[in-house]
Formats: sequence, structure tokens, C-alpha cells
Amino acid sequence: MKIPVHTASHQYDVLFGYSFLREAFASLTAITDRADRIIVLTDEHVWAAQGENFTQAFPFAFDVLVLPGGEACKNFEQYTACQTYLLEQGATRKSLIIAFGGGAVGDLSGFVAATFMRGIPFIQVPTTILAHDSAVGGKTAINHPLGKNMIGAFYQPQAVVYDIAFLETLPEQEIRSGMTEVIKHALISNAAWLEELFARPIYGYTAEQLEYHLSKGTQVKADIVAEDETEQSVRKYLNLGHTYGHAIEAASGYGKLSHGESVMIGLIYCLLLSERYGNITRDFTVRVLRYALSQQYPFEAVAKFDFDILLSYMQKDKKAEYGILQFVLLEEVGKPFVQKVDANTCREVDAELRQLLTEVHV
Ligand SMILES: NC(=O)c1ccc[n+]([C@@H]2O[C@H](COP(=O)([O-])OP(=O)(O)OC[C@H]3O[C@@H](n4cnc5c(N)ncnc54)[C@H](O)[C@@H]3O)[C@@H](O)[C@H]2O)c1
Ligand SMILES: O=C(O)C(=O)C[C@@H](O)[C@H](O)[C@H](O)COP(=O)(O)O
Ligand SMILES: [Zn+2]
Repeated sequence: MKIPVHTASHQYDVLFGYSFLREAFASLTAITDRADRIIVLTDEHVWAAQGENFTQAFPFAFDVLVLPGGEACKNFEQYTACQTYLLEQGATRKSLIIAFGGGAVGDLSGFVAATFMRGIPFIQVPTTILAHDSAVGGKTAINHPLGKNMIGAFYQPQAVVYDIAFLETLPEQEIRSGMTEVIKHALISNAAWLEELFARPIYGYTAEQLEYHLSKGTQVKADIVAEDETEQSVRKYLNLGHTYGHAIEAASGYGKLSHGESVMIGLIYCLLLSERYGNITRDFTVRVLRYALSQQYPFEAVAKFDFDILLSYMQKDKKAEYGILQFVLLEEVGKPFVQKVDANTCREVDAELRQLLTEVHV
């Protein structure tokens, strides 16, 4: 299956398949033939779990830099290590980067590609469920201790090669994390699809079922970034759950709580806000929370942080304008909108969330 992504700056395809890396790259020779060398950026967990499969199937010679695992690679230190490696290997403007990993490797590699010699091509080869989101749409970044994804660029990949076979070694926490973004894509687009997702556990999908849900999520994202590449308008909808979620993620220390686990907490916070500003009912919020609790999302994390700490991170959210926070909320499922919310209301809803967590159990 192929999903075209047409952004204002660049057009490319997301290719889906199973154990099809060789075949997929055979269709990308227009990109690979131009490369004077290929450098694979990956992380230690991905390389340990899937490096051999990658090496056997990847049809070209390559050099590889193996970075620290997961979120630990998305920082200045590893960004510099990548640039140094590229320079030492003699990479040029004609070199091609392959980002082989999850969203952390993808976001870092994209930013490295965007800035090495002012921009060289890169291809995303995702290995997580979450990466149906991160590999598409061209948001690249590293974290800053003061905030998530604070240093980055919009820079589109040349292609995305999504081989579902690579997902087979994903740990449970990462399945949970990735499925949050699938649920987010359903929340902002399609009530019937959301019902399909809530009808079963998030663990144990077959490769075919995963491809079905990941391609649906990718299509939602592709449609939005085609309309608004640089988050001037509708792209903000993809940030549902992220204002509060990023605050929890940053406050807990990057990599402790996964991105998707943090965003699931942020989604419940947004549903509570949507009860005030939209037509979301308390019954619906409780239903989503019950489902998330039943899937072992770690809501106990909320109690570890005072609201003021979370607020200080939220105030740095990229959607904030003139000091006022903006949240993506839901009128109803499939109808997102952007709402300015003052700090007092944020505090009240934070207290509501903490109260709800004492009342609702699986
Ligand atoms: N650019 C975007 O639009 C966008 C969208 C969503 C999320 N993100 C970013 O993506 C990051 C999260 O991405 P992620 O959830 O993919 O996490 P990740 O890249 O940190 O990967 C999760 C963990 O699983 C390991 N792993 C990855 N693939 C594996 C595999 N196939 N087998 C075994 N282990 C594997 C990794 O080493 C890591 O330890 C966050 O930094 C988030 O901010 C970016
Ligand atoms: O693609 C987008 O746009 C998104 O917001 C997708 C999010 O899932 C993703 O986590 C993104 O990196 C968040 O961006 P940020 O600008 O809020 O850091
Ligand atoms: Zn996200």
C-alpha cells in the first residue's frame, strides 16, 4: 500500500508492507541513485532487535551510527555526535541519511539532515507504531531540558518505508505508547474508527490489523499536513493531548514516561476541557479513561507533579500566543477546534483530573 503525502515544500510516498525492505528500496532508485553514500542513523535497542534483519534486506552499502536508545538520543549531545560522524565519514551534500528507528531516531535524524550542510536528503524507516505519526509530515526536533521538541525544523523526508515486520520486537510499553497516537488520530477524525479501536485491547494486533490502523492514521496526518505544513491552522489538531502531555513528559524526565503514555494523560485532560468548551460528555471522558486504565496507561504519574510545575512547561508550549495557552479540544469526536484557555481554568481542570483519577477504576 502507498499513501502519497503532498506538502507545500515536498511530495513523497509512505510505503507500507511486510518484510518488503528490499522491494521497497528497489522502487526508490530515483532517490538512492543520487546518493554518494548512505548513512544509517539508528539506536542501540533498534539495532539489537532489528539490525540483522535490516542489514540482510537493505540493498546498498551503508555506514551506521548506533545512538543511545530512545529519547536519550534526542538531545544536543547526540545531535552533535551525528554531525561529527557525518563529517568524519566524509558525507557531502549528495549523501543520504536513513533514519532507522522510532520517533526519537526519526526526529533527531530529520533535524540532522535538515541542518547538515544546510540540508541533505533523508528517508524514514520506522520501527514503532508511534512512528506512523512521527515519520510523516516533517516535524523534526531535539528536546531541550526546558521543553519538548524546542529545537527543530520542518523538513520533509524523501520517502517513508514502513515495514510492519520491524514492529514485531516492540516492548509492551511501546505498543501502548504508539497506540495513543492512533487513538488521537481517530479522536480528531472518525467516531466509527474510534469504536473499532475501543472494541478490543491494544495489544496483540496482527500485522494486517496493524497495517490497517497505521495506514488510517497516516492518511489522517497526510490530509492535514497537505493543507497546512507548518502548523499555521489545522495542523494544530495533531497536537490534541500534547500541551498537558508534553508537560508531564518533560517534568518526568525524558524517556521515563513514554511520549504516548504522557499524551494519553493529556488526552483525558483535553476531554475534561472539552466538556467545558465543547459537547464532550462526562460519560465519554470516563469511558476513554476506563479504556486507558484497562490498558495499563500509567495515570499514577499525575500525582507526582504539582500543577505549577506542569504549568511552567505548558507556558512554553509552541501553540501559546502572547502568553496565553491554546489547547486543541473536541466539539465532538471528529470535530477538533483550537481554544485559548486561561491559567485558572487550566488549574481547575487539573484538579478535576486528579479527582477523577481517585474515582474511576477499571
Ligand atoms: N515528528 C513528529 O511529528 C512526532 C510525532 C509523534 C511523536 N514524535 C516524537 O517521537 C518520539 C517517540 O517515538 P517512539 O514512540 O517511536 O519512541 P522511540 O523512538 O523512543 O522508541 C521507543 C523505544 O523502543 C525501542 N524500539 C524502537 N523500535 C523497536 C523495535 N522494533 N524493537 C524493539 N525496540 C524498539 C527504542 O529503542 C526505544 O527504546 C518522541 O520523542 C516524540 O516527541 C514526533
Ligand atoms: O505532526 C504534528 O503536527 C504533531 O503535532 C504530531 C505530534 O504527535 C507530535 O508529538 C509532535 O512532535 C508534537 O509537536 P510539537 O510542535 O508540539 O512539539
Ligand atoms: Zn505526539
